[in-house]
Amino acid sequence: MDAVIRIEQLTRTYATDGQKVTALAGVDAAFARGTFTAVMGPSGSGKSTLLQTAAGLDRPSSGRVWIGDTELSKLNETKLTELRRDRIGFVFQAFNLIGALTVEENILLPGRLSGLLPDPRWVSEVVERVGLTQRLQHRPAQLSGGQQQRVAIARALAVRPEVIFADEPTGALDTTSAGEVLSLLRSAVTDYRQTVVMVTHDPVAASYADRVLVLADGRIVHDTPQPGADRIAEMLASLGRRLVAVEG
Ligand SMILES: Nc1ncnc2c1ncn2[C@@H]1O[C@H](COP(=O)(O)OP(=O)(O)OP(=O)(O)O)[C@@H](O)[C@H]1O
Repeated sequence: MDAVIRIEQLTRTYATDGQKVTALAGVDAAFARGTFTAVMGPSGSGKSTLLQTAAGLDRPSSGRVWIGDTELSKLNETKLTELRRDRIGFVFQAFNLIGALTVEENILLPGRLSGLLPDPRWVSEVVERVGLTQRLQHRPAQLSGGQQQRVAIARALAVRPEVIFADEPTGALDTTSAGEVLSLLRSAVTDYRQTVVMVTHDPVAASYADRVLVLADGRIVHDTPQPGADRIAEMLASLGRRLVAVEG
């Protein structure tokens, strides 16, 4: 497999008030180039922690992460920041746009920061794809939630990252805007062979993916190719029943 992201025996524990919480309990996974993976599981199962450690936003307690041939634990903070900026795109539930900048400035910001100005033809193509050509001089507050998330996707795509990590990208959106955002992520994979890893609670959102990973208690308990929304809902429901049985 041409793996763009590889994680090996990843663990992450947190110590709060003398109590140890295990967020990831030894996760192995590989994500091939040009694939779209949804990460699901109950609240607290470790989804965001997996995304954050795989993306180099957080350091694991043990285990290793590779983006391409680069092993993240070998990088100091500066190199890690550069890797995130140049090779990874992020899309979050809360959009994380800069209110004082225009749509165009937001989209171009990561390129500006890295000094690698993106190819203007590529940027126009991305802007057109996300349907923002008429909105480039607007500020985020003048846009709807769905439009703001499309700006965030354009910003993530502008530097042509190898990987896009999305944490609940449709969590704050209505069904129509969510569908638009998911179609954009899908086409980044199908048309441009980018690699998307997306955390979601929504079986319909997960059905846009090629593969669904389900976490429970910091471990992968299902790894299923294209299960479809009904099968996903079933897997989550049976997991819920199991957890209720365990917790009594
Ligand atoms: N900074 C932190 N300090 C202490 N514990 C944390 C921290 N971040 C996460 N945890 C704990 O680690 C576990 C996994 O959290 P994580 O946010 O990865 O779960 P999640 O599956 O993304 O949950 P949700 O669906 O509710 O967002 C939880 O028990 C959580 O309380």
